[in-house]
Amino acid sequence: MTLSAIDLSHGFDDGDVLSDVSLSVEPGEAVTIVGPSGTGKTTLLRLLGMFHPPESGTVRWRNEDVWRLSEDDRLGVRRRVSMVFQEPSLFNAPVEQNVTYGRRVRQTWSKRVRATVTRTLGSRTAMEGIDSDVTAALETVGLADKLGQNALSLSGGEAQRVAFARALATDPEILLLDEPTSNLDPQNTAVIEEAIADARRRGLGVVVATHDMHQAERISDRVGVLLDGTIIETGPPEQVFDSPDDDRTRQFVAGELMY
Ligand SMILES: Nc1ncnc2c1ncn2[C@@H]1O[C@H](COP(=O)(O)OP(=O)(O)OP(=O)(O)O)[C@@H](O)[C@H]1O
Repeated sequence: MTLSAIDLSHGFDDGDVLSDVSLSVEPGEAVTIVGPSGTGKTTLLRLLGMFHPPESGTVRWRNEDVWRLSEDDRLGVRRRVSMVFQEPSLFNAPVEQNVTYGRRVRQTWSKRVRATVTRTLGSRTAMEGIDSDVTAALETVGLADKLGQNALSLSGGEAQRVAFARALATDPEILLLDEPTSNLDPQNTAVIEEAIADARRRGLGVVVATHDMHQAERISDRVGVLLDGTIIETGPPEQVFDSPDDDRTRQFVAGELMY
C-alpha cells in the first residue's frame, strides 16, 4: 500500500469524528470517500495528508508509520502527497505565480537555494521563463492561456482548476481532493474529472472526498462509504451502489438516511 490509514480515530473538543477508519490508495488508483456532510471526510483527508497526527491508529507510507519517522523523513513523505482544498485559496498574483508557488514550497531547501541562485544569475532556465511543469499542469486543466491573468479575477470554476494545477505541478505521487467540483458547473466538473483520470493514467493515486455519488460512480476504482464516522463499506462503485453489503449504504444511496 502506498498511503494508508489504519484504524484511525480522531475527534475535536465537541467529540469523536472518526472511529476505526481504514482506507488505502495505490498508484494509479482513484478512491472516493462518499458520505453526508459533516461525517468527517475532510478530517480523514487531512490526516492522510499528515497535517496533524491522529488520536489513535496510524497513517502509513509504504508501510511505515509516518508519525514515527524523523521530522525530515516525514517532510520528505509529505512532499509526495498534495492536497487540494475545497476553497482554492489563490493569491493576488498571475496564475503562473500561483502554480509556481506550490512547486517552490515543496522543493527541498537545497533545490530552493539553487533555484534562487539560478534566477539571480539569469541562467538559461530563468531566461526561458516559465517552468515547463507549470505549463503542463495548466494544460491538463485547460488553462494554459490564462498564465498571465490575475488569479483573483478568475471564475470559481477556473480558480478550482488552477488549484488543481498547483497541486499537480508539485509532481506528487498522491493527490487528495476535497470536494473538487462542489459548486462547479458541468463543464468545469468534466475538466476536473478528466484531469483526475489523466493523473490516474500517469500512475498517481487519487483520493477524492465527495458527496456526489454520481461523480463517485464515474471516477472511482473503489468507493469507501463514510457514515457515522467510520467506513462501513469499501468496494468497486458498481458493487457499492448497486448491491451493497451494508443496509445503511443502500439507505444512503437511496436517499433514505436523514442527517
Ligand atoms: N478543526 C476543527 N475543530 C473542531 N471541530 C472540527 C474541526 N474540523 C472538523 N470539525 C468537526 O468535525 C466534523 C466533521 O467535519 P469534516 O469537515 O471532516 O466533515 P465533512 O464530511 O468533510 O463535511 P462536508 O462534506 O460538509 O465538508 C464536523 O462536525 C466538524 O464541525
